[in-house]
Amino acid sequence: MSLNISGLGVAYGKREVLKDVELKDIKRGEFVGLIGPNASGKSTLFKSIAGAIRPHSGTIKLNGVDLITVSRSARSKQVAYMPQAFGCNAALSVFECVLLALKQTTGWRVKNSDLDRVSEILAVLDLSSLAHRGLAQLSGGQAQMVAAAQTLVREPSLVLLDEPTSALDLHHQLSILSSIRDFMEQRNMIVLAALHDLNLAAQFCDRLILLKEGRILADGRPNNVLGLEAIDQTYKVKTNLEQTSRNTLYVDARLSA
Ligand SMILES: Nc1ncnc2c1ncn2[C@@H]1O[C@H](COP(=O)(O)OP(=O)(O)OP(=O)(O)O)[C@@H](O)[C@H]1O
Repeated sequence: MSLNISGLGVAYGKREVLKDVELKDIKRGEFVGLIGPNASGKSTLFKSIAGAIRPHSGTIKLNGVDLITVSRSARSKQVAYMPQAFGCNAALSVFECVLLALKQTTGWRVKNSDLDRVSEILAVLDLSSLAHRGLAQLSGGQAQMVAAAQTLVREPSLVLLDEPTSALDLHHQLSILSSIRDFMEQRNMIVLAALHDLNLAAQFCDRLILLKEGRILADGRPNNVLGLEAIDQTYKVKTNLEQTSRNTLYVDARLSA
């Protein structure tokens, strides 16, 4: 199972936002970080893969099948997308809303195994204590973690997470990315996550893709991509890449003069 994107072009009206995007051989079990400045096209790429936007050119092949050509229901069995904006005002508990996300693709009769799956993902993300809390009573960070649970509970082949840590404190940024990594390794899924924090990207991703103005500028292992001059040029900063004593990469950044 692999994801291959070729010649992908997406426009909003006449404005082309993704240009000839090529991504080769993203494999099961890989945690891939999508990095790039604001407005570079990260969400647009996710929406195209998830089927919310129709590209004007190119293919998005998951296991050899072009997702652009399959039905919405077939695509949603394989791909789960957590958008940047999350939150739900429905009068549901956390458990019910994660169950609802699971049943979206499997029909509405609830089996014991469905309840077990919901309990499991809440435990994996350390959300069990919130299971019976109403959605309206969640903090912003809690709501974001519940959105991640909704995305993962279906155990799709491909998970798209658009800035999954943007509302989280430092502890929860680390704990949720670490839990997602473990879960996707056990289930042999592909995770594609848009991340603004380059240190989190360095720590958790197997591969990084750098997007600028709708084009891919770099694609490779974090220590290769983050060490490139292209990072400084793209973000208009001066970075210094260090290897810490714990053998993790650290990106020190300041505004370029
Ligand atoms: N529905 C839309 N209609 C028209 N233009 C849009 C629409 N959605 C996004 N855009 C434009 O497309 C470009 C890429 O936006 P996108 O949301 O994909 O960027 P992004 O990399 O996810 O940004 P950020 O890091 O700020 O979330 C931006 O210039 C944005 O203004």
